[in-house]
Amino acid sequence: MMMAGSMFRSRTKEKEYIDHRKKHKSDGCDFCRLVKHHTDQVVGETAHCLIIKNRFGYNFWDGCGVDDHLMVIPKRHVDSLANLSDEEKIDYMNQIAKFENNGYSIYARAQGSKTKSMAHQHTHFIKVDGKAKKMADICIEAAYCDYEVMMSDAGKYIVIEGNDGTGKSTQVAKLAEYFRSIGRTVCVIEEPGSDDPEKSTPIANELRKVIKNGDLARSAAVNVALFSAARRELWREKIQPALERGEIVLSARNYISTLVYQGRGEGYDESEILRLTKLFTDEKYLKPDVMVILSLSRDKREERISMRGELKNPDTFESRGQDFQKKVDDGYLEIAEAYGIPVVSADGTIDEVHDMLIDNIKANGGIDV
Ligand SMILES: Nc1ncnc2c1ncn2[C@@H]1O[C@H](COP(=O)(O)OP(=O)(O)OP(=O)(O)O)[C@@H](O)[C@H]1O
Ligand SMILES: Cc1cn([C@H]2C[C@H](O)[C@@H](COP(=O)(O)O)O2)c(=O)[nH]c1=O
Repeated sequence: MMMAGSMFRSRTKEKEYIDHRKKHKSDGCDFCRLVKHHTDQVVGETAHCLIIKNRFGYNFWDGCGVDDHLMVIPKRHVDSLANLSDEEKIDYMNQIAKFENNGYSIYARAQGSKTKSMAHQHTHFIKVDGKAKKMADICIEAAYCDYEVMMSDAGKYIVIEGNDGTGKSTQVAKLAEYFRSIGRTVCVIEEPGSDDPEKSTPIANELRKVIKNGDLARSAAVNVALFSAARRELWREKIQPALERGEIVLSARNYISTLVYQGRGEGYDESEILRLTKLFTDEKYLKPDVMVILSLSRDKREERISMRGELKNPDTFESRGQDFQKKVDDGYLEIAEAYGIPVVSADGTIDEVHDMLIDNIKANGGIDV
């Protein structure tokens, strides 16, 4: 049986699975697609649920005597059983009872579990060969328990946040260098986009040009829409695929910037920003493995930005008055407190700040550094 040896989630049909995800990457949730268009993967249906075959079993099932691997999914996309109606819950539970009665073991991961690859709620039904039953059950349970360990070397999403000029891009570049030096594959991202095609997508970069153009006056709602569109592009085209390949994703900014600039700075409703972010991305995007906010006084930030030679043409947000800048500075500290995000002082040398970030990643990311 394959266990922690490979330290990586691997499917028996790995190549097929990767091709499948690539082909359907812009089609949304795999399970919702099955609900809309049944394929031969669907083996049963009730008023609120589908019973489907798991087409991409993991290697660690091989040789475990697994005869059948099915799943029950609710027809409605929910990430937790708690979000089903009472009627849907009864229907779902009836399926669990039926399959348990027919000799299937039942497994499910919690909402937001870092080892759950599909957000759409699903419960596994696994039936093992009668002859090898005891051994097979033990193997499956061990594989299930060991899953966290096996996943610990999978992709990690690390976000460096902070106001303009706090040194996010500098630190992301230094972390990338560090992770590459210890043999990890790295994907660097800049939100809302970048001229560098490696760190962005063509659409995100075009959206960023509009966003950064201070001559185009617009409302907070339009800003939220522009940032959300760029975010979906980056998530679906760059970040999510890199995480699935097991890479370290290092991003300068994510939705915390929208909570701060559009929420605290421009007064847009915070719950609406969260709702849109969830709609355009998913749970994993909302909960990176590590998130850190860099903090630096306004004077020092301006000094650094001017050294970079950009203050002559300040962009949409840099050109806003002191009042807005204060809201953003205060906003970062308030959001850090409210969301439990560590704040690291950027008022040291590049190396000193880097060392503090590495300490933070070691403490919070579950990453071998
Ligand atoms: N610790 C540091 N000490 C001195 N200078 C620094 C430090 N970190 C970054 N810088 C310099 O400050 C400037 C701003 O840094 P950087 O571009 O990394 O900030 P940023 O947070 O990514 O900015 P923005 O959000 O505006 O893109 C750069 O010229 C960079 O070389
Ligand atoms: C992601 C994001 C960014 N902003 C602001 C922050 C900056 O002033 C600009 C982007 O410029 P950069 O040079 O690419 O950092 O946009 C924002 O207001 N909301 C966001 O979600």
